[in-house]
Amino acid sequence: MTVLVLSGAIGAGKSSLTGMIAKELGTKAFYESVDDNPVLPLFYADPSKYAFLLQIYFLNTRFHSIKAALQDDNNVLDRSIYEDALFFQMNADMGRANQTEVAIYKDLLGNMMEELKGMPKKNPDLLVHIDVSYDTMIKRITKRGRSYEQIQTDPSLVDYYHRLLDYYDPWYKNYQYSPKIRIDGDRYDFVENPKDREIVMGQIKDKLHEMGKI
Ligand SMILES: Nc1ncnc2c1ncn2[C@@H]1O[C@H](COP(=O)(O)OP(=O)(O)OP(=O)(O)O)[C@@H](O)[C@H]1O
Ligand SMILES: Nc1nc(=O)c2ncn([C@H]3C[C@H](O)[C@@H](CO)O3)c2[nH]1
Repeated sequence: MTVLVLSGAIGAGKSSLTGMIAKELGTKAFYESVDDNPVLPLFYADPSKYAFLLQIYFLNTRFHSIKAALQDDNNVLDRSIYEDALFFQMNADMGRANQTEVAIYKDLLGNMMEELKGMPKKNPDLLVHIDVSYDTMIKRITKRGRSYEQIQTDPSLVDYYHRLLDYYDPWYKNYQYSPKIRIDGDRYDFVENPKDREIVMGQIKDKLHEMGKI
């Protein structure tokens, strides 16, 4: 049984690479709830009001996916539960959650992590982190075109996205739940360019080979 988890900022290419990995390795893909997420547009319209609710929504849907993925055979998930705390911490630092919400969220997250320890597989086998610069992130967000994520619609997102990248750097350095690999999302256009896709898939397969997983 091999479980891969993707990480990276908004629009880094996690969902795209998840689909490619699943196809290449013949594994099942699990996607974050985005288009069917009723809270996400509310959050972008009024972050202070909906930060806590959105976080609970994501934690709940993420936990459903993880429970399914860590029971089964070979799976790949398009975002890790370890990033949920990053998002919430950042929003809390921006004053979008009060102390009671922060305390309740941390307790609930800790409680869920305890549950994971009791599962047949406690951690993913490999974290695949896609690193992107601010410019690449914006290019991809523009390309995907979700209206509520556009900096033209909401200029305050410029600061939000810069901050997010600042939080991701130490997060990746400190991540130690599993082996990890960093993909250069600025350099490799693995969506449009088959050669780049081959190189990135090669990097992931080499790592899995080195770990004795394939
Ligand atoms: N390496 C890449 N080269 C070119 N285009 C890319 C690359 N990665 C992603 N894209 C494009 O950027 C957009 C965002 O990609 P994707 O939805 O996979 O990102 P994500 O990391 O899953 O985002 P989110 O965190 O918002 O769920 C899509 O339009 C996708 O086609
Ligand atoms: N506030 C907040 N907390 C999270 O845990 C979280 N996870 C994802 N997202 C947002 C980023 C993309 O817009 C969109 C798709 O990833 O959802 C989050 N937003």
